[in-house]
Amino acid sequence: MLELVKLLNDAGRAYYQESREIMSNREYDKLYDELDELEKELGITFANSPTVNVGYEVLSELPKERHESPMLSLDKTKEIDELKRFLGEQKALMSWKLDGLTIVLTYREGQLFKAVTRGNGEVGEVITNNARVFKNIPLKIAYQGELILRGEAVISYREFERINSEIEDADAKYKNPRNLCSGSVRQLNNEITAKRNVRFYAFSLVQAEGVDFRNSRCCQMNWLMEQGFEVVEFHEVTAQTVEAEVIKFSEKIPQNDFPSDGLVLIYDDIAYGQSLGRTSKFPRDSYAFKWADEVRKTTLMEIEWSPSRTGLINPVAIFEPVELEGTTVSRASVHNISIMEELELGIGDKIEVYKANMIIPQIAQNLTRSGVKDIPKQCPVCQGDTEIKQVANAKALYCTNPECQAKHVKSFALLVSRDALNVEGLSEATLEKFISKGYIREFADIFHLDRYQEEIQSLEGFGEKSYRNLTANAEKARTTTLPRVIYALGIANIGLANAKVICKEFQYDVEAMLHATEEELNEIPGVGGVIAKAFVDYFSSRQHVKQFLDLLNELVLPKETVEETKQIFAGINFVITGSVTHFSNRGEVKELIESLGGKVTGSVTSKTNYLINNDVTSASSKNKKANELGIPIISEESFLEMVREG
Ligand SMILES: NC(=O)c1ccc[n+]([C@@H]2O[C@H](COP(=O)([O-])OP(=O)(O)OC[C@H]3O[C@@H](n4cnc5c(N)ncnc54)[C@H](O)[C@@H]3O)[C@@H](O)[C@H]2O)c1
Ligand SMILES: [Zn+2]
Repeated sequence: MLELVKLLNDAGRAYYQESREIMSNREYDKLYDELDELEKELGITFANSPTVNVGYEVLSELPKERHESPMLSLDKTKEIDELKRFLGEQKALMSWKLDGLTIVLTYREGQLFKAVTRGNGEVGEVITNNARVFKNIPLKIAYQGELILRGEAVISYREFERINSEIEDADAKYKNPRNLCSGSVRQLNNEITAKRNVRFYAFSLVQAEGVDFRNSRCCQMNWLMEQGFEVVEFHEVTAQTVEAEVIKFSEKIPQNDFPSDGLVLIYDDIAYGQSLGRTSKFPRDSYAFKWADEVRKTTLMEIEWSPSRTGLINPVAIFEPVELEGTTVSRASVHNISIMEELELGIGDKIEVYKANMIIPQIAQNLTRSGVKDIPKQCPVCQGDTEIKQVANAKALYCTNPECQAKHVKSFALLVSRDALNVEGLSEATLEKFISKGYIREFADIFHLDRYQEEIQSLEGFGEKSYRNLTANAEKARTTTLPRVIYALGIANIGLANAKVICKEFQYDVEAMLHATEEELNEIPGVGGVIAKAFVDYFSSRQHVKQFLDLLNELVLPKETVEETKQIFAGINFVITGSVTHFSNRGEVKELIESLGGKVTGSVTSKTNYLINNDVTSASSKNKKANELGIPIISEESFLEMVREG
């Protein structure tokens, strides 16, 4: 028992004080239950046992404050029958047990007055300034009395992935959104909190004097919503409906972007709940339901090494597919080499897997432990040399090649950004995935995602529809302008405006630009020595020139030879109707026509020269009019043909 108390307390200290995990929650809960049983069996409980203490004393530099009423933990079960017994004849609210950091908010005279973390349940940390930058809490509310409410600060899985992907040190990465949230909320400087997109979901009202809640928790929650709070999703249940409701909740988990580690029941009848009092650790009016994690045995088939922008190469375990919580799972991140070594993970091992919080696949244990072998010497993306680095508590694999594409996600992100090629739907996260899998190596590859259609469609979170949208957006992006392309290359200090000036000076002649000297560039008004040097340096790399020319090969640049030099549409009037496919919208077509000296008007008249309509044969009023007046109706394709031929 003493050993268990020590082990659990060490884990608890790391977890509560340092937002760190030295064991998984699953492991923690297992040891906790073991201790709990021993205590019951022997009738002995040590004073420092985690079964009678909530949380841990907080040691941060944040100011501390004692809670008016203690913030307790929750009694937990994995059995539905236990929930039924708890419910008896009562009605209760069932809600998500959110897995973040519990916060108490106090409002006075309609203003946020303070925010305090749960801390060890008795004393918490004052984080009022940080709470002010949560994404969704009202700073002012209509109610003027003193309001005290509790809720959970959480960070979504999506944000968690975004933030983690930017951390280089394998040991400094956050293990899960809870851990990240705890670190983000307990900051001395709220600028960091603000960047982490923390959300707050209220789950209980402690006090609001003078408001009649008709003795109902449900009524309280609705009132909180009226005051402008986002409250945790909740539903009313009874012993008769609880089972079905648990199933309904569990079915929503795959779509949930916020982390939750179970469900919570609280009696709707406030007075009844309060009359029951509390144990040393738990209130008696609430009960938490923990998912009985499904565990499956399977075989490790391969370790996939997945390079990231920080150079870190993440090991992912690929195993024979198993059904877990209703979906087929075949991969689990192993984070770093130290964890692989702890698990003695070798190909062919029999392993047990489960989904943490019903979402994130994880290896629970390795039953055969054949040992770590075959750590790649070459980076799978760039073939550069790899290196094992020991950082703080973890050993991890890194790619040493500074030119590794995986390290240049940002340059691909610039390439597809709005002012550059403007490929909608290619987020940084998606780019990172595609690059690490080798679907994108060079700039031009964003136009050839069709080579990996099958693989992309089977990626998690990707389906046929998103694949189609993505490739359609890439097709649209093919029609662009030379300055945008130059800007897209990400040459230091060259923004879109500089790129325009340079293109114009060289009359959109790519060859001339590639051979431009620093002196020539320096003479262009608005282009200084720094830009001139950056431009020449960039194109002095043969690899850069090749990548640029390959990219140009994919593109249609209507303006390249003509802008302001050849006004091919001077005196020509266009009308555009219907939707366009090579441009984001009709506005862009108009811009192009005008840059070539033409005009675009809204309706077809005798002065119109061309009607652009992809639906050439439709019986629309514009088509009719054009036919009456003998005005040619042309498709976008033929229009682009005119542009290209000048
Ligand atoms: N991995 C580790 O090393 C380690 C160490 C210590 C604790 N833990 C984890 O922490 C758990 C114990 O943590 P605990 O006692 O701090 O919290 P808990 O798991 O008992 O959760 C109770 C708290 O959840 C919050 N909560 C979230 N949503 C809620 C809702 N809808 N309604 C009401 N309350 C809601 C409340 O603040 C409540 O006090 C363990 O089961 C274990 O999983 C892990
Ligand atoms: Zn590499």
